[in-house]
Amino acid sequence: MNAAATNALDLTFGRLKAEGKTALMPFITVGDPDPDATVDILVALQEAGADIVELGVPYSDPLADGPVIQRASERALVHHITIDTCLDTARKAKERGVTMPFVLFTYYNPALQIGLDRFFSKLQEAEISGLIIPDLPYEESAEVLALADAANIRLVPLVAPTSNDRIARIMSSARGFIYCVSSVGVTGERSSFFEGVEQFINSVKEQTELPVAIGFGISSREQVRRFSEICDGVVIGSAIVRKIEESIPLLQNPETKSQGLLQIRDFVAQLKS
Ligand SMILES: O=P(O)(O)OC[C@@H](O)[C@@H](O)c1c[nH]c2ccccc12
Repeated sequence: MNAAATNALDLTFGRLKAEGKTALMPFITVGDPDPDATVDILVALQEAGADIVELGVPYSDPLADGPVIQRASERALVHHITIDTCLDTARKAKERGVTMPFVLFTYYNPALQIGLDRFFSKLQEAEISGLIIPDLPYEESAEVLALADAANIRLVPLVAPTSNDRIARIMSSARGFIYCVSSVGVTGERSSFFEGVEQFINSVKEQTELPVAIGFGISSREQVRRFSEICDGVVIGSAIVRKIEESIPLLQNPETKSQGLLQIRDFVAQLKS
């Protein structure tokens, strides 16, 4: 690993740990409802107190995504969003004063289409700190990991409640943080989690020095509080994407845009409080 280079993701988790805080980590789909709005939304998320953002690259065949994020992908794809558009959006947000580290979230195929070498140099150029590829085949992960390490980008694994052997194997090549998936199935808000979720998180924590985040189905302040007590980060996707969806009529009218952004900001701020 590129041990000498600093990485914004590591720095943020380190700072929060020292402050005894848990990272609030929104997931949004880039280009939903359009790329300019995504820049505004990123500014609003930072104002609301978000610490790290997962930037979802919209994809036409999002296997692991539930209906809310699928609809966001459909809205975004109308604008022909590519990885380049996503990186451009990230750059524009940085120009607007966004300092939160970005974790790019993409399915494997778009990365392969660009070519892995070019893909990583583009990410590095855009100062992307972390990367999640939910459908990365295990057989190809060593090559991807080597390229990510060379580019100083943390390749973050998703860990589902499976056997301990498998978890141990995933841990050995994990970077940045461990993303624990709270439940099996697709993304989306849930009112309850599988019973052993705390035990699962604890067993992951015992096997790593890296920060441990949880995601899948977290949508309320009570749930954020519950998981903040045991995790270093909490990912919230569908609940925020749904709030963006509800705000679209406001966002698309120049006279009410700021009201729409305020609605999103307030929603995220109350999750954090
Ligand atoms: O939407 P939820 O239930 O809050 O879960 C987070 C999730 O959206 C985000 O991390 C994500 C989006 N697409 C995914 C695919 C696989 C795993 C995780 C994801």
